[in-house]
Amino acid sequence: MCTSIIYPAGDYYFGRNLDLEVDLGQRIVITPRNKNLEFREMPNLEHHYAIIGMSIIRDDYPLYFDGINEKGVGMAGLNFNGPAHYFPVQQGKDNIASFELVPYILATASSVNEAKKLLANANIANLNFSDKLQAAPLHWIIADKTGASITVESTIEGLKVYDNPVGVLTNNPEFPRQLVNLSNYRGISPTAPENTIAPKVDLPVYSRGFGSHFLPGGMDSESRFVKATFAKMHAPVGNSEVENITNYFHILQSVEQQKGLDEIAPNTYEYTIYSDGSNLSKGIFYYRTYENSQINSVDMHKENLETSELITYRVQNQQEINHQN
Ligand SMILES: C[C@H](CCC(=O)NCCS(=O)(=O)O)[C@H]1CC[C@H]2[C@@H]3CC[C@@H]4C[C@H](O)CC[C@]4(C)[C@H]3C[C@H](O)[C@]12C
Repeated sequence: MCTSIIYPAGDYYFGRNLDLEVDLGQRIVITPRNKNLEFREMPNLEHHYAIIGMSIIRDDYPLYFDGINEKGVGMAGLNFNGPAHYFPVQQGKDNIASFELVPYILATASSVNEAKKLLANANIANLNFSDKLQAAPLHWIIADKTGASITVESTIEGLKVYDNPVGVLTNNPEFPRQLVNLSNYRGISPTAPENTIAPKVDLPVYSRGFGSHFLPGGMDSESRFVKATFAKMHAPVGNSEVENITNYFHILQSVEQQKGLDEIAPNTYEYTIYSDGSNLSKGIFYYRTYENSQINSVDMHKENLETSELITYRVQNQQEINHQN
């Protein structure tokens, strides 16, 4: 499971929690503007926007889990096991393999609107990266530095592009159903509710936080969708970059999966392997990991983006305790 958000705080911050039972060995990968990007059924892109994000590299190809580009567009792939359906290569369509979609969009779209145009004639082709790396069942969230956000789902019914009015994505079910479910939580609030059930009976507000008494707290994707929406919709705007990114990670931590709580096979647990978030205007990528609560950053603009080879940074996974005595 995973959760992705866009958080408005003057600048917009976009990223995700990656929840899984194994660490895939991802790195922070910068794809500079002149790295030749090859696609199975689309023309090569020799020159394009620069990208930074979490990725593994196979055969010199960046298999991005999520990332942003230098124009302030962010995109993340999240598990969509069941509804996800990819199609055979189709004549007359822009055939893009699922593993190519993040690099393709981030390399070529300078806004969510442009991404929509690119997707208008797209077909998510059912191609595997390799026999070892089969296509993963995913859906995607795309957001930009103006705060716009869409969800992209390829199901048996075809390719759907939905406006995402909450700027949140988790996993199943299909996006429209997540929004219907959100209606069930209309009443969730930071303030204490009115006594509407029995107004003449004295029903004291015996605790702070009463307005969120019915907020779901499960690890499941519906619960995380509601919880992350509540947290981000009411998150304050800070006065500095540090305050904002701190707030951002607190929102994602509200839907963190702690080790031991989500058993996916006997004695195997899914947990939040990393959380990342980027300032979409500044091109700064921040992350923390389950093992390391420190916020780390990589600024894409501190690299020479006019180059042609992938640039990688190791994920700092070591907890540093600040021993004060
Ligand atoms: C597993 C992750 C989703 C997390 C999640 O939701 N896990 C809970 C499962 S559950 O929902 O609870 O059942 C997803 C998110 C992005 C994915 C990569 C995208 C690029 C590439 C695509 C290729 O085709 C296959 C390999 C590849 C590296 C992918 C591996 C893996 O699939 C990644 C990491």
